[in-house]
Amino acid sequence: MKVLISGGGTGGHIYPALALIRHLEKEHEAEFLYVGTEKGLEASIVPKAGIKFKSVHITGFRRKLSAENVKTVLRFLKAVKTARKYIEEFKPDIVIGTGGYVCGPVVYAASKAGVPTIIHEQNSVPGLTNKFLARYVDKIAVSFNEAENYFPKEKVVFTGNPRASEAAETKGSGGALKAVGLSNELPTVLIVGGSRGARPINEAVMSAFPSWDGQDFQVVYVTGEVHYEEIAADLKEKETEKLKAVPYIDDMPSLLKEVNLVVARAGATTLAELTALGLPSILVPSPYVTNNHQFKNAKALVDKGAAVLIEENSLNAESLTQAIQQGLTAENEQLMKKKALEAGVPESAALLTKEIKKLLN
Ligand SMILES: CC(=O)N[C@H]1[C@@H](OP(=O)(O)OP(=O)(O)OC[C@H]2O[C@@H](n3ccc(=O)[nH]c3=O)[C@H](O)[C@@H]2O)O[C@H](CO)[C@@H](O)[C@@H]1O
Repeated sequence: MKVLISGGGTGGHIYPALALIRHLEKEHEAEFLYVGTEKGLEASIVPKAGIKFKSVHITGFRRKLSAENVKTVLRFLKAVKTARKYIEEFKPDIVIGTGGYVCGPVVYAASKAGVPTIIHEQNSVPGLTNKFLARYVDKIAVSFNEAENYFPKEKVVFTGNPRASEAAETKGSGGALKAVGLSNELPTVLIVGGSRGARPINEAVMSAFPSWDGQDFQVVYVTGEVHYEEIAADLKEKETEKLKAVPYIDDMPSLLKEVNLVVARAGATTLAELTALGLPSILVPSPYVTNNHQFKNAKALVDKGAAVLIEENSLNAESLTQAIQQGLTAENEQLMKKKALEAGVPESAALLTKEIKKLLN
């Protein structure tokens, strides 16, 4: 089987694609080609994962009318042409898009070439690209029931997010905390602002952490690559035995297996991992995303009792510290753990694979 996958920009679109590739590889003789952009995180993550990578040049549409959008249309048409060339050369049996604007021209070109197509939507509210592609593709796999209403009924199928399967199946390295310089003795909080980091979360952490000295928990603090230098300079000797800052974690599922509580943005792929593993969380949705979809992602978990919400405008040293202390009490930790597990879809990769097979038959 030959599979062309496209998706990117941020980790939330890339890791589901990689998880699906890993699952398909286990079950089938398969060859893969990943198409992304040179500027997205996929340009480094995908080749590192040993998967053949090619790129198209494309940018996202601005919401407001602008001359830049005219250029984007021209780039889109050019990217469709490039994608068509990749499709003619690789001859995929199926083309799968996992979101981010890069999969627009790729999946569109595939559909026009008569190749079977599936898009995977991670969020509770779909992004522009998947809404655009909905009319051209054969199947639309969603991860939240809330997303179903935005798409043609006959094409939609609920599969969850395949990264959940990868997280649930991981055995873990057993040394993820040790690798960042922490022990396995204390309750551990992971703080992470999505795949690119989040300045407001960083600001709250930097103002709160001096008061965490006497607490009986430790912290892995993932700043995001672009913020790391500045934070490392601010932290200097203040980094303690109980707080370690790192720019990025390559093997997140292994780390997740060794922590008790997660403070995070509410990116859909992160939520799929947390629920697959049954991890309690404090979610600070980004208000800067299309249709406020992170808030709706978070709400789906908070309403089930699987997570606690702090809106960004209420995030400060006090609210963060208090939420962490409460999240770590035995009773809350157990309850959120149970509710998170109930919300998880660890069988997602198999569900999506089933849909792929149906389409190929
Ligand atoms: C600003 C923005 O548009 N964000 C979107 C983007 O977020 P973003 O890329 O931040 O997405 P998620 O939080 O969903 O996923 C992040 C992924 O990166 C991994 N990770 C993160 C940090 C790290 O150090 N190492 C690592 O491997 C996580 O384990 C996870 O697999 O895609 C998500 C999924 O469509 C959306 O819900 C988000 O709203």
